[in-house]
Amino acid sequence: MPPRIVLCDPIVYEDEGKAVLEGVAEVLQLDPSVDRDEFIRALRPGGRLEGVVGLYERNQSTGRIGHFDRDLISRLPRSVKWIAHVGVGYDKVDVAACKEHGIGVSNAPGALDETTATTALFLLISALRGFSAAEQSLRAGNWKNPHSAANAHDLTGRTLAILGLGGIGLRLAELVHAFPMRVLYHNRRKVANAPEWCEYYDKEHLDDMLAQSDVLSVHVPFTEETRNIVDERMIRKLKKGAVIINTARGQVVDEEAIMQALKDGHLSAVGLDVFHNEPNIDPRWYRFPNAVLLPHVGGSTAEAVRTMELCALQNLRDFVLTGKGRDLVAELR
Ligand SMILES: O=CC(=O)O
Repeated sequence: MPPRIVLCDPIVYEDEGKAVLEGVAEVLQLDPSVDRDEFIRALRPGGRLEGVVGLYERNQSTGRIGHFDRDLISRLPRSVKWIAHVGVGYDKVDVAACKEHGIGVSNAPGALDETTATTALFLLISALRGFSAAEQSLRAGNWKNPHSAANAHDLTGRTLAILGLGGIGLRLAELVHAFPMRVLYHNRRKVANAPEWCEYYDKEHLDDMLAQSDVLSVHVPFTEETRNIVDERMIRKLKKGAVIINTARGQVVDEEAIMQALKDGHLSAVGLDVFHNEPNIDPRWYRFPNAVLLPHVGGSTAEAVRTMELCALQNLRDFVLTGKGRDLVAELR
């Protein structure tokens, strides 16, 4: 019997995707109505998914089967040895629990560099220029507010601080260099391949970086270490009237502290693609005209989805054929 793989989410690029596993594995599709308990039951002996060795999952299935947290991982049968996450950020998978159970986890590194960096750029432009508020006003039947130009700013000559210079942060740096904006960054370590015009600030000099920045754009993965990394203290170190952009994960910023800083004018605007408790976000966000809001579409382009899907499937293929996928996440290497 060929090894069995279960797709917890549908494949958008189905023909191309299924071809990756053709002749290598039996591919089963999880019924979209299945909930967490039914999923576990189906994987057990006698269940429809009995003997499955690898799982393919995307954030969409979270609503039904929930996160791949310690509870879910501990209930998976021992046959399951690989989880291929169709995405870049894999915070919904408890990698420590997977390690304890001998389960490998792969993601799709680099697949969203372009797509998420351009999302951050859009939010940055819209927040600095007040475009989102202007559009809302127009749609409400009002022409432009003659005073709004005084609060709108060009990007050219302004300073952007990037928190986390991975692939997405680096691509954003390249994009804003076209204006040019001045680019500062903080990362756990200085990035060897960063262009020389990206100015590095270590942890000790983080406050100096913030004090010079008109915009802070966040590009760190969500882990226990980065939870609320953009906190009240960090926000208050930014220049008065600064802007924060978040396309990483909602949990890496303190939303309460950001709302307070928007209310008292310390921040002039924010651009957010990610939130705490998605998709049930805090409804107070809707009342801030200077908050540019997107429903976590930072990775939503045809190109990015195709790349992420094929990457996850290739990892499953490699796992079935060789015992290991090439994009094993850093914590398991
Ligand atoms: O946010 C999307 C991802 O990390 O893949």
